[in-house]
Amino acid sequence: MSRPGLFITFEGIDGAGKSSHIEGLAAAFRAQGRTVTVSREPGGTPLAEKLRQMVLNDAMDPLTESLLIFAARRDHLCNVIEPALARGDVVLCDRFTDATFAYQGAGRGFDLMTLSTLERMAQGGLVPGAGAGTLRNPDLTVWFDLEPEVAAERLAGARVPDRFEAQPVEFFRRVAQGYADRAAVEPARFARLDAAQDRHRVWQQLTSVFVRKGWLSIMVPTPKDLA
Ligand SMILES: Nc1ncnc2c1ncn2[C@@H]1O[C@H](COP(=O)(O)OP(=O)(O)O)[C@@H](O)[C@H]1O
Ligand SMILES: Cc1cn([C@H]2C[C@H](O)[C@@H](COP(=O)(O)OP(=O)(O)O)O2)c(=O)[nH]c1=O
Repeated sequence: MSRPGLFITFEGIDGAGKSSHIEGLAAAFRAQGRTVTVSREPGGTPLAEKLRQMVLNDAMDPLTESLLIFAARRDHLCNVIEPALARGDVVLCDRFTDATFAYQGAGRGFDLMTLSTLERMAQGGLVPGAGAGTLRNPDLTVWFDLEPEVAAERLAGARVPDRFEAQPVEFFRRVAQGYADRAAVEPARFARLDAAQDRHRVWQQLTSVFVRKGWLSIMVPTPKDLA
């Protein structure tokens, strides 16, 4: 019988180091015989990637921003995440709904109750065999926790900033607090990494989480670009 799918999300403020580690983790799962789907939000489908371009580049009010993000999420869930989980894939997704509560909620100050309503609409009715009230949620969320000042130093000059990356450090302090609040409510779902450490040590923290869960069977060697 095929193994059940695993839905794993990666979160943290911009520059925390998520993207640097996801491909390495995908390779580690593949080396242990799992089929892996790597994706990202907003994005992951042709429609959601178009919405991503708008959200990252065009000025809009926070409700419009939240509606577009949840529309992208619904399309991504229906067309990529749910089919992959049904096949038994490991789904590694760079950001998901915690980012909406952290960025739109804590960062922009948008109403959390409205975000919860949109979450129920976008993520309900998709889990096979469960009622519409059951939301698709990650099995594990890896939270790259880093001081906003350090993240800003890492990003300085690394890439052209989008609408979020161009925000001041105070915005990212609120976003970081938003993640901390989410993790405090659901500690079993969150694995916090100290993302201030060097790449090799972050990799070791990351893989040891998966080994402890029994999802990777041995400590995997550090990928060349993280050594
Ligand atoms: N542990 C680390 N120490 C120092 N720099 C790092 C570390 N991890 C990532 N970086 C660098 O920081 C920048 C942002 O990393 P990235 O993985 O793109 O972050 P994110 O995807 O979380 O925004 C990149 O230039 C990357 O090479
Ligand atoms: C998923 C999501 C992302 N975002 C923002 C956070 C990021 O600044 C941006 C894109 O995320 P990300 O893919 O991490 O950016 P990059 O590839 O440039 O590191 O979108 C939200 O504001 N809300 C959300 O729900």
